[in-house]
Amino acid sequence: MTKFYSDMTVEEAISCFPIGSTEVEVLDDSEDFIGFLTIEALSAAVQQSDLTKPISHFITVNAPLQNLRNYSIPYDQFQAFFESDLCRVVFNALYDGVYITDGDGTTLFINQAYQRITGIREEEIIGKPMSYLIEQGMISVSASLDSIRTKNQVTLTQRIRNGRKIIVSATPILSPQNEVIFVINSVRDITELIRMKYTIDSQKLSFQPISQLLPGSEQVNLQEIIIGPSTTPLFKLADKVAKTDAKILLQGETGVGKSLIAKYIHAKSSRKEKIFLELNCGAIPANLVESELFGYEPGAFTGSLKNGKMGIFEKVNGGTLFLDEIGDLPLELQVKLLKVVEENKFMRVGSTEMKEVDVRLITATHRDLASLVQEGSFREDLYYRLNIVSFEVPPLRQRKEETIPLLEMYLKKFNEKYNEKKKMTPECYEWLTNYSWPGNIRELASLAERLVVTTYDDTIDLSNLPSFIQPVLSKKTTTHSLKEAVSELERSLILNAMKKYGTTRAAAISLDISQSALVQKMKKFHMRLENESN
Ligand SMILES: Nc1ncnc2c1ncn2[C@@H]1O[C@H](COP(=O)(O)OP(=O)(O)OP(=O)(O)O)[C@@H](O)[C@H]1O
Repeated sequence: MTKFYSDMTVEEAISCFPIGSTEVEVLDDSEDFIGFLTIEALSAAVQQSDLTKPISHFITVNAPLQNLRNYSIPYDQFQAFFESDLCRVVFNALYDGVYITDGDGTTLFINQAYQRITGIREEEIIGKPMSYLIEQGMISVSASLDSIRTKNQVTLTQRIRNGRKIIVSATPILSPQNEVIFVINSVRDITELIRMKYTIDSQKLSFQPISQLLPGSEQVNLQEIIIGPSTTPLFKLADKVAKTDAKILLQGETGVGKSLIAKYIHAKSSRKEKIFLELNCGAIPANLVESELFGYEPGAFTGSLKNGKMGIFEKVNGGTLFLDEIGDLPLELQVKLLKVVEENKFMRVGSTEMKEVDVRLITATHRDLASLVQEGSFREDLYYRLNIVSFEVPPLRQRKEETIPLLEMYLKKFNEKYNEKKKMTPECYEWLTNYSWPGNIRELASLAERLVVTTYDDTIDLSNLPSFIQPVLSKKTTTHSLKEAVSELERSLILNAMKKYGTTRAAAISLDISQSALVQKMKKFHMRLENESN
């Protein structure tokens, strides 16, 4: 776990700030605790573009909040303010969300920014207690309730039903009798902060500025390779060994980029102008592998070509041969491969003459080759010969910091290909960063292409993700009682009618109920009537 020192810059602090935490302890040079860096302070620093400032400027000692007691303003004045247009205009002008409850935790007001950040609409929650919101799965925890209970300021991270994470700071307003009469919550979008963190991280990632393409059909645009902190050592090692002819064994799950690393090594080697050829040992029938690899003499076997055939080793002479799924190579062929590996010599099928070649061999497998050796299905001598330099390529779920740069790169690529301009919402990026990606980067690339092609809007959000990736949105909606559901529907119909017609009389006509019945219902639902002119 990273320690936070007071001379760290804001940028450094963002990169190491533990996701999900709301504050970290800050130490001085002598490792003495000097205060807290809260996520709020960090986010304020980011908004002021103070990335290079030391975090000492933003440390708080977390002293209990003073002066929360309101001695002079009567309760009614507060109440009137929260219901007024003035309150609406002022709070709607803020970029951050505002959520106000009374002393029992009943929702009195939310501003537009809160609705934008959370996707929770006014008509769903005005007049509802915070406990109801938690029960319905709209929010995970309530800062207001904690603040009412402790009579103090509370800051916590909340997960919203749309999967987004927000930071809520609740400040209680106390009466002269020391009772909580209102709670004012300010709400910040942590997902945006996380997004900034990844943007900064990704700027730090080393993209290889090579625009070279490999000869032949096996081309790779090295500018499209994303290299993050977890894979930097792999690519550094690849740069180093590319200059030698040492045999390389690449291990890792499917789709993690083993083949891409093989191509990278070839492109960085002195063989780069020569051929790079990839052969999947598991994809060709066992009886054909030998003749594919080594070729055969005329009339070597029934059905063979009249003039014989050149094998892959001869074709690739001077270049690089990448043998994928080497663990699938039949045992009898392993002996023959060993000969090429040790002496650069082989014999065509049906020949007695040794041929010499100069081929750089890179092998890969998604299986654990060492245990295949133990089981006896892979030759130990060959294993050690192939495994001079070994690369363990980690799965994408262990390289989370690469997910966003990869998604951005693939979105850009497919936007260009399909002439689109799709963008992804921060919460979608965050969700996908935490997804387990069983198919690794191959799966990610396919998803990016699928989203660019199948979505209608320019913004890709959580609802566009395929169901096996999507978060479960509002799990509890089906547990509504009939009464609650009817009530919910009534509220939203009334709110819509009021928005559309502006007066209770016109709204009542549209809803086919009396004006007084409508007013009664609006009172029951704590809806505002102050704009009413008739
Ligand atoms: N670091 C990376 N940056 C960008 N794209 C990558 C990266 N690594 C892999 N890819 C892309 O992911 C896809 C899968 O990679 P690759 O074929 O190299 O995986 P693999 O481990 O060889 O898979 P398999 O074991 O199934 O053959 C390819 O389209 C590749 O270009």
